[in-house]
Amino acid sequence: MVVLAKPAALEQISLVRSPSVEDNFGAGLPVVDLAADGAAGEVVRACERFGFFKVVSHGVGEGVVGRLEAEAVRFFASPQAAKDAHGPASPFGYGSKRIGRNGDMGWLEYLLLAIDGASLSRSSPAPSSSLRDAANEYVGAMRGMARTVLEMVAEGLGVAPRGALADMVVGDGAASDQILRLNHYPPCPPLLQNLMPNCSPTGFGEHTDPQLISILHSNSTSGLQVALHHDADAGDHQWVTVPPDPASFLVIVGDSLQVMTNGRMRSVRHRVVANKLKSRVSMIYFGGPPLEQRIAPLRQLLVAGVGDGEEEEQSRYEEFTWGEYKKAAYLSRLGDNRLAPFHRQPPPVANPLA
Ligand SMILES: C=C1C[C@]23C[C@@]1(O)CC[C@H]2[C@@]12CC[C@H](O)[C@@](C)(C(=O)O1)[C@H]2[C@@H]3C(=O)O
Ligand SMILES: O=C(O)CCC(=O)C(=O)O
Ligand SMILES: [Fe+2]
Repeated sequence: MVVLAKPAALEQISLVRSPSVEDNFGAGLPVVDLAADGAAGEVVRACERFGFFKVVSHGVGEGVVGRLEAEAVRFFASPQAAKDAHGPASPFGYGSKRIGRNGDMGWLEYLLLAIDGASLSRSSPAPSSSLRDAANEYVGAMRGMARTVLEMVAEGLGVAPRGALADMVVGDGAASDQILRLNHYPPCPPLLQNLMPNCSPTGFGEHTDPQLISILHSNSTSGLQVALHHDADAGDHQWVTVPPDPASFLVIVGDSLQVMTNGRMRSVRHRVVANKLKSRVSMIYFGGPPLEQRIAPLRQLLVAGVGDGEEEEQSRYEEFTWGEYKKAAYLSRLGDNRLAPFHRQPPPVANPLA
């Protein structure tokens, strides 16, 4: 009998359980209608409780999404040599299976594009002018949604001015750090799992996004899962499948927003499980601040509700700039808890017997 050895690279991929029906969110999925009264409060509640939410009534035209998705599909369907001409990703450009530079692997290919202001950066060229045009139009729409959501976060938390967070990412003239990512997860049928190098249920391993917010769109192929905490302090969590909905977007809280809200909002761990039969295509906008931006809790959140003579809330994190955090993030493995080294030790509890 011939026994097929698993390819070495597969050892690096943490195998994940396939989604089952019970793992589905169903009616419990946090959904925010951005056009509804009280949306700011809903945004804050969803970010605090789940670290992500689905956006409906977002005002982004189907054409804007459809044009970029069609360009992404066309690019990923082109000959391997044509795609490789735009890689390897370092970090920008075309990448296949390798995620980052520290040994993470996934069953996907992707195009990572830097954004400069309101459009793609000239220094990370898009594979074609039609993809560039579609991406620029899409980035414009994502910047608009990032502004709306971050303004709602500030409003819902009682932080003034309303643009305190939004301006860091999409402010006029802000040299912010934005990225556009196009992902393609080919199907991974169980039969292929031992035969094809890297074909595994892991499309994109579990991680949190380092920026303030990420805005994710996918086609109708499932695969995204988020970690839900039953008891945050006990650290136990359950992976739950987020049903795909190409008419909506998902907003995901990033590590930087967790710190700026002193841990009230949580950057949610998420991952993608490759589909057995269908290709998944996703497009994600990552909104980060300028490199020199100090990442620390918003002052108004620390002093809110503090009465005369009372002490203000202490930051739970050591201070850092986005540039420092980003540098550390790119040296880390995908699944690492990148905020852990920045957590402040709680002050020692006084021993009443001493
Ligand atoms: C393994 C890695 C890939 C990543 C950089 C990192 O070292 C750790 C964070 C990863 C991540 C996750 C969110 C985004 O997809 C991403 C572009 C980012 O900013 O941080 C990726 C990075 C990447 O793919 O290069
Ligand atoms: O492709 C997806 O659905 C999610 C990918 C993701 O989390 C990422 O690129 O950071
Ligand atoms: Fe992510």
